[in-house]
Amino acid sequence: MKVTVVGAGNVGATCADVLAYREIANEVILVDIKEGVAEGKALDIWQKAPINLYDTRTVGVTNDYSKTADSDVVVITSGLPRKPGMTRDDLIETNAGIVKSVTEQVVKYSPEAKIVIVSNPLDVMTYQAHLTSKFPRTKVMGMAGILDTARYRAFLAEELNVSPKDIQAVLMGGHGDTMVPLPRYTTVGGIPVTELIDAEKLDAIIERTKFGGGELVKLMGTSAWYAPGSAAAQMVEAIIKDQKRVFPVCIKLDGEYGIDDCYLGVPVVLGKNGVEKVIELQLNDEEKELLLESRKHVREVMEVLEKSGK
Ligand SMILES: NC(=O)C1=CN([C@@H]2O[C@H](COP(=O)(O)OP(=O)(O)OC[C@H]3O[C@@H](n4cnc5c(N)ncnc54)[C@H](O)[C@@H]3O)[C@@H](O)[C@H]2O)C=CC1
Ligand SMILES: O=C([O-])CC(=O)C(=O)O
Repeated sequence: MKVTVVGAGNVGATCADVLAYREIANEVILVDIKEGVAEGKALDIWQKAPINLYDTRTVGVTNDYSKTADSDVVVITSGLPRKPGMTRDDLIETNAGIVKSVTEQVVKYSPEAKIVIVSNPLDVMTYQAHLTSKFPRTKVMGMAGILDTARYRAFLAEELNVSPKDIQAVLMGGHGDTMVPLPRYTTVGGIPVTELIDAEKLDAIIERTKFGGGELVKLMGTSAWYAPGSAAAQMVEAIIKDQKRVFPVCIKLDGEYGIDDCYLGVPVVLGKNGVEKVIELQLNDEEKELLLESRKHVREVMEVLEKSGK
């Protein structure tokens, strides 16, 4: 199986590294616009193979999409990350152009690929890639929910002093401050989280999760990459191995949750065909209201893209 990762920066290189050392694909092509960067990072990952014992081939190229031909999955991470003081939405102007031009090249050489978008603002970049590729919605999806859920699970594990492995959770909505964590669907080894933590502490964890990306931007001066790169690789693995994993994934909604004009994170089944099923939870009134609020925000940013004519 062949996977292309576009953007050999922090997130792209991390994703390629995870795909290689976990032998998720046989061949990983790393593409960047900066001369030599993708070649160098791919070579570095390949030179790690005898140490960490894997045989995935990693190849880097500068803007040469012919080398990406017939990829099974393409991960798009190219674009600017935010700096302290910026929102993800502030990146739209630059990143929409980058995601558009990259998607054009990707579909030219890999017309059967599944596309996983990482670039921000995530939901609207997924829209951009869907528009440009003209692929069915099930083949163009955004990575955010796995990351946001992982942050929520990590914070809960720390608070409860339990293994993060035992925390299951669902988080929906846009990848921004309006994301919708769902405590009703959060369990710790099968036990509802609300039985283990008081409401005030849980609320504080939910708030921290919503601003989890910003917390890291403030600390590092740029955005996160280890968890985002691993999250994107986990989506690739589910597709390549046809695992039918259930993850929150950003996709264009077609009437699910009463929404048909927006790209939002919702729980889906991921397998060899991409998004194989959108799971519709029975949300209560409060959860529905939060999801609609998130939709409203993402729609506003989608309109910025529509007005820009990109
Ligand atoms: N969806 C999510 O949950 C997350 C999204 N992100 C987003 O991912 C994107 C990448 O973040 P980082 O890797 O930290 O940034 P980075 O700056 O380290 O890497 C971006 C790379 O894209 C390359 N690039 C720019 N234009 C290109 C083009 N036309 N073709 C090929 N490559 C091109 C740059 O040369 C650079 O190497 C950002 O937009 C960031 O906001 C980051 C973390 C989480
Ligand atoms: O915060 C950012 O800009 C990057 C991102 O989406 C995240 O880490 O959640």
